[in-house]
Formats: sequence, structure tokens, C-alpha cells
Amino acid sequence: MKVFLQLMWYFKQEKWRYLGGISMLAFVSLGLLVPPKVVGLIVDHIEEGTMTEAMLWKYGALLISIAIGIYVLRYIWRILIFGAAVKLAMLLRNRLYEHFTKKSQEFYHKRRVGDLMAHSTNDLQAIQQTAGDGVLTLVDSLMMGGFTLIAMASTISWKLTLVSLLPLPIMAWATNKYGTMLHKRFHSAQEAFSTLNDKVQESISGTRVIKAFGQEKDDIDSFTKLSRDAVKKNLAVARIDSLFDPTISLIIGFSFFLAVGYGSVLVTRDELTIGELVSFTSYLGLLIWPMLAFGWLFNIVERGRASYDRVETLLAVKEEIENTGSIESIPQGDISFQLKKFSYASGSTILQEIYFTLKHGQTLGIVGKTGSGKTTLCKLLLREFDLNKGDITLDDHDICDYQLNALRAAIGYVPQDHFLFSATIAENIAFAKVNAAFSEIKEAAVLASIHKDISQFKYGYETVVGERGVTLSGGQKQRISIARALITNPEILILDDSLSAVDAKTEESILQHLKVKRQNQTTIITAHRLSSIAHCDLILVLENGTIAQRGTHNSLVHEDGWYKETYERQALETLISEGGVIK
Ligand SMILES: Nc1ncnc2c1ncn2[C@@H]1O[C@H](COP(=O)(O)OP(=O)(O)OP(=O)(O)O)[C@@H](O)[C@H]1O
Repeated sequence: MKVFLQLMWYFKQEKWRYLGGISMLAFVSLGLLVPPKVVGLIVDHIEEGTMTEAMLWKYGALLISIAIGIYVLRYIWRILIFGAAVKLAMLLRNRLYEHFTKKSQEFYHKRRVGDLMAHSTNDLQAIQQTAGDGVLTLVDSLMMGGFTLIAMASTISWKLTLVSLLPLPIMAWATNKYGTMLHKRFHSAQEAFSTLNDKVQESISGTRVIKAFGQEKDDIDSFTKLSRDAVKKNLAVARIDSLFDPTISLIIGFSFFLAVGYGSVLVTRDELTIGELVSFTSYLGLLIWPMLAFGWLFNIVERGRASYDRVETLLAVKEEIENTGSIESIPQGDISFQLKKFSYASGSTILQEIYFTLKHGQTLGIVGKTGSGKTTLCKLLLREFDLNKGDITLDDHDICDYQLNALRAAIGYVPQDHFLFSATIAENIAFAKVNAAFSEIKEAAVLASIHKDISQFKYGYETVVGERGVTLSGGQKQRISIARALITNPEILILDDSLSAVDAKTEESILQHLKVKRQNQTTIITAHRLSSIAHCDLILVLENGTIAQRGTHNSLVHEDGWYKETYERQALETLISEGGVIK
């Protein structure tokens, strides 16, 4: 029952709903006690020959009014209690969603999407059930059961009540045992569901790769394996689930047997009338629901606890990036890296001795072998990972002194793995500026050299791109991502290998547009093709996380090293691709 304590904050928050619902439940429970008593009285009157028509009408009217009253009250408590439970699920869903949106890249690297989806669906459903059905079964089993027992013991016979309840301790023992088993099994069933969810998500996202490598059969096999595992674990839950009802029914049957047997003895001894025995067995019938409810209660709260624990653990994951900076204004100025060393939490040093200054309005080019640390350097500027004081300053302030929102508002980042939402092209471009006018959207598209392509689509800017933009080519998606960053006219634009999927001519046109449009704004470009960064004011060549060379294009092509070698190789490749002849 620990989960009820864990949810106490919510019960307090919604106390009027719950108190209202519980009061109605109490009235219903009391109302239900009347019919058995009335039936007993009628039986006794008939047996004694004292029944009159007027009495029959009176009892009939009483039973009908109670039935109508119970009908209305049941409707209202359902709205109150189940309504509160739905609200709790919504509240937790919103909290989770907000939590997800605040989490850093590291958080997502460590977790599986399917698992996070399972938290937001299955787990919340189990918690909702606890706050709804759980409260109902707890209150109803205690109140309905308590009132019925009091009625049986005080108005009929306490001795008969005691005898009929003899099998109850067995039920308490059994439900407790089943509850413990259920908790463990439910936990593992939820884990299996998460894994299955993750598999479906990954397979759908990676369907093109699966098909391209002809791995459909293997993929289906591995899905089937996971699906079987989930079924097996859910069946293990169902097996315990299925034990609850038969156990309770058996125990209730035994109670009936004792009640009728011992009750008959009391009737023959004139300690009980037949009408009272009829009322007593009806009351015993009324105990079936509270006992079943008690069994379900264990079932529901054990599921709820497992799910609440999972959600709590997730919500307790602390922010890796502290947002304690106080500067609210959007930074604008020189960027200075005085980074001695940076390593990801999981591994060895990735960047070291990165010392350089980029004047406001200059363009920085970062090149180097794959894995040399180019993307990491850009992400550090975005504060996707935490740093030491003084590692990076922007406009003479440590970047940690800026509020995260302010810092990120200054930066337009086009990541390597661009992502388009399932929305129209216009909505994708205006993502960071929802109220942008069409002219602004178009201007950004023109700058990113994608306007012509969009105009050729049947629905133009209203073309809906599928999930991850599957209907567009890689180069088109890349340029829409660039337009998305340009529409906010950011102080600092970072193009992280964002020109890799466009041809040389388009690249040249985009760079030309940027040169004109962003004369007084800072731009950082990482690339493999040197033509993307040749115009930069400063070029850094990274090698194994350190700056191996620095300078401008003109200086670097005259300096022995990676830059010169790469430049000559790429010039030769261009010559060949354009039909040149090597002698
Ligand atoms: N989140 C992470 N956790 C741990 N290591 C990481 C993480 N991201 C990148 N790395 C490692 O950091 C190193 C530098 O990666 P980074 O992506 O910065 O290189 P890059 O120069 O941008 O490469 P590419 O040109 O291929 O994009 C690589 O060895 C990579 O495996």
C-alpha cells in the first residue's frame, strides 16, 4: 500500500474530489445494507402471516428509492474519483514530457527511446488505475466490508458472523503472497514491454537500412523473440492475476457453507429466525465484492507501485547541465576558447589545449579527420555538456554565466544528423520562429538555396514531409535544416558538416548568400570538403582533439601538413570529376 503514501501529495491536491467521491461511496455502501434487511423482514412477516398489502407497498417503495439513490451516487463518485485519476495521469505525462525536453544529449545517449515511450504510456496507465480503481477498491472493500460486518454482527448474530469469517485469514495470507509475486513479475513484464517498444521504434526508423541489407528475416526473428519474451512475462503476470478470483471465490464459498450450516443450527435452537438467516446470507453475498475488491486492490497497487517507482526514478534524474547563469541578455561578441581538456563522462579525453579567439562577425572553419572532435567543439559552445569555469567565454563572460535559453537563442545550430518534423516545409523552417511571416520563411529558404526546389513541389511550402522527411532527398533536408537555423538570424550560426550532401555549385551559392547576409555575425562551419571553409577568417585543423594547424586558407595551403595534403587531393578529385586529365 506504499504507493498510496507516495501519491499522498496528489490526494491532498485533489482532496475535495476524493473526499466527495469517498462520501458518496459510503452512502452507497450504507444504502446497500437496506435491501437484505428488508427482504429478511418480509420473509419473517410472510412466515408469521402478518404481511399486509400496505406493508408490501411500503417496502417496495423503500427498495425502489434506495435503488435510484444508489444509481445517482454511483454515477457521481465515478466522475469524481476516475476523473481525478485521469487528471493525475495527465499531470505526470506533462511532467515527464517537460523533463524529457530539458534533458541533455547525454541523457538520451544513455536511454532507449522505447523505454521512455513505455514510461509515458503503460506506466502512467498503471498509476492512473491506482489513483482510480485502487482508491475505489481500498475504500469500498474497507467501507462496504466494514459496514456489512457491523450490520451482520449487530443486527443479526455476532456468533454466526464470527463463524462465517473463519476462512478470512487464509485469504489475507494468499492475497499478500500473490501481491509480492505480482510486483516482481509486473516489473519484469514492463521491462519486456519497454524493450519491445524500443525494437519497434528502431526497426521502423531503420527500415531502409534493414531492407537495403536484406535483413528483414533476421529483424522479424529478433522481433518475434522479444515479442515472445514479452508474452511470456505477461503470461506470468496473468497466471498470478488468475489466482486471485478463484481463491477469493473459494473462500467465500466456504464462508457460505459455514453460514448456512451454523445458521441452520441457530434457527433450530430458536436463536435466529428464518428471515434473519436469509438477511445474513444476503449480507454475506454483499461481502463478495469487498473481498474481490481486496484481491484486486493488491493487484492494482502492486502494478501501480512498480510503475510509480519507474516514473519517479526517471523524474529524479538530475539536470546534467546546471542552469545557474544570471545573464538574461542574448550574448553577442567575441568567442574565446581557453579549453585545457574535455572528455565525455564515459571515456577518454576528446579535446585538449583548444586555445583560440574568434572576433565578433568573423567566420571560423573547423576541419580535420573524422572523429577529431569538430562536432564536440561545437556542442561545447551550445553547452550540451558541462565545462569548467573559463573554458569558453562569449563577449568576455563565461558561457556558464548566461542563462541557457539566452545562450542558445544566440546560436543557430544545424546538426550533422538533421531532423525534420512530420509537418509542412513552412512549419519546419519556421520551427524556431512560429509566427514568422511567409516572406521570412521564403527569405530563409532562398538563403539556404532550397526555395527553387520547394517551388517545384506540387504543394510548395505546404508540402508535408513524412517522419524524418523521407519524401525529400538528403541535400534537400539538409538545406531545409539550414533555412530553419537562418530564419532566426542568429548571432552565431553553426553549420556542422551541413553542406556535405549538396553539390559544389549549391554549396558555393549558399556560402555566397551567407557572406552577404551575415557580414556582422559570427559563423562557424565544420566540414570535410575544404571548399566549404576556404573563405573563413580563421581555420582550425583538428587532429586527435588538438589544434594541429591554424591560419587562413592562403597560409595553410603553403604550410606542410594535413590541410595542404587534403587540399591537393580534393583539387585533384574535383579535376577528375570535371573531366580533367592527369598526366
Ligand atoms: N556523447 C558522446 N559520448 C562519448 N563519446 C563521444 C560522444 N560523442 C562523440 N564522442 C567521441 O568523441 C570523439 C570526437 O567525436 P566528434 O563527433 O566530435 O568528431 P568529429 O570530428 O565531428 O567527427 P566527424 O567528422 O566524423 O563528424 C569521437 O571519438 C567520438 O567517438
